[in-house]
Amino acid sequence: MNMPWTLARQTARDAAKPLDAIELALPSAVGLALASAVRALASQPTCDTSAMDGFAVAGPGPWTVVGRVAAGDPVPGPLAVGEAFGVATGAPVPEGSEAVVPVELCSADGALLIAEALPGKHIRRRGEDWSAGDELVPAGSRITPAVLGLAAAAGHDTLLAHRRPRVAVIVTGDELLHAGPPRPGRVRDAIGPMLPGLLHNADLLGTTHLRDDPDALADALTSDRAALMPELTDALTSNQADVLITCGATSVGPADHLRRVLANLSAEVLVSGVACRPGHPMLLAVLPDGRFVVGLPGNPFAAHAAVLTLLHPLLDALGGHTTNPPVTAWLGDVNAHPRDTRLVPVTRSGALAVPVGHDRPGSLWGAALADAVAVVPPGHRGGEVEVLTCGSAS
Ligand SMILES: Nc1nc2c(c(=O)[nH]1)N[C@H]1C(S)=C(S)[C@@H](COP(=O)(O)OP(=O)(O)OC[C@H]3O[C@@H](n4cnc5c(N)ncnc54)[C@H](O)[C@@H]3O)O[C@H]1N2
Ligand code: MOO
Repeated sequence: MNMPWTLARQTARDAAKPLDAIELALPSAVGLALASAVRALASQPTCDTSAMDGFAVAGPGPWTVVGRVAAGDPVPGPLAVGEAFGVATGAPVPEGSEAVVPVELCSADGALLIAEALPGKHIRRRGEDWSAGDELVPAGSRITPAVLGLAAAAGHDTLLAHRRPRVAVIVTGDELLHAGPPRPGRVRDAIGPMLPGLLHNADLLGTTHLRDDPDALADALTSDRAALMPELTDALTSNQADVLITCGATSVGPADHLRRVLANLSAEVLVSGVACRPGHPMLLAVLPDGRFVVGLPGNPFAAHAAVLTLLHPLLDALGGHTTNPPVTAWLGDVNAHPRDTRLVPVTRSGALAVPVGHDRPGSLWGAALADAVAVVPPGHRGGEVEVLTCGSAS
């Protein structure tokens, strides 16, 4: 019995706990999920600061200019009523400053400075953006370039982030070619070239090509990755995959060994078939040593559907990413299935999703033209649906 699509996605999400948290220098943490919240180590600004190039003034004008302070200078001494201090944008204003007047609004009368000062204007007050100790970004958030900049501004040199899952790909099929044009009986491997770009939030250790041989498949699922990929022997312990992705062999034909091999390896099968089109033979299992196996069907668009349904939620969970609210769009009547969820390649135009066609299970043509895949629930006749982005997510 195939599992409903939404339950399958939730099962993949719930199957894994976040991987270990590691402390990383800011630039290395981009794209990972925060393992603990970013808190401000200092207030911003740390002192009252000028927002303009001009003059800090105290009391009503005219004023006598008694000094000048540049960005990076220490806080200058207090300003008395009737006095002004030249200030640069970002420079600390002297204590007692009541306003900053932009230089272009000032004029001189002999040694005196004349302008109209509006109380409090153009002074960024201490702690105006945030105070020391404030939580700025919650745990589980993706570390974007802006998060890195914010963390630096708030005083951090490192961040605590969950490590990215390591993934190994096993492409199976006697009929597969890896170069040159397809010919009768032989097809080009379309999944191997597609997968690296779909592995957002993961590090790809390598891709292994196997014939339809159950022993070779069992070996690939159990042997040390270094044996399969000698180029990786330099860091044995770090090369262990957290997730093994198999392509093909999910069905019931004589050459489709995946389910039998997993049973022989005493794997626990968490999802065995999903009520969705394409991709219903997709599979999720966990090996006795805790490594996950995601079985992508051999038909390339079905494999793409399985990536969106099972692999992405699993990788997000392993990487410690919190779930984002769904992105939705309005989709018309697209020949929904009475019982199964359909995954339909679409382009988005404003709030509207428009099917691009060419969406047979064996063809990536539609997915290649699309910018998203619409999740069409059974019986849909038109209305709001969830859309999943096609390319590698951030
Ligand atoms: N009796 C049944 N047969 C099939 C069923 C079923 O329910 N009962 N389901 C069909 C569906 S749906 C799918 S999807 C496929 C899944 O097949 P497998 O995962 O076992 O994959 P294969 O049999 O090896 O290949 C299927 C198809 O895809 C081509 N293929 C395989 N790998 C690649 C690749 N890397 N790149 C491009 N094309 C690939 C392969 O040549 C076959 O044409 O099972 C159906 N059958
Ligand atoms: O998953 Mo299969 O959906 O039709 O090719």
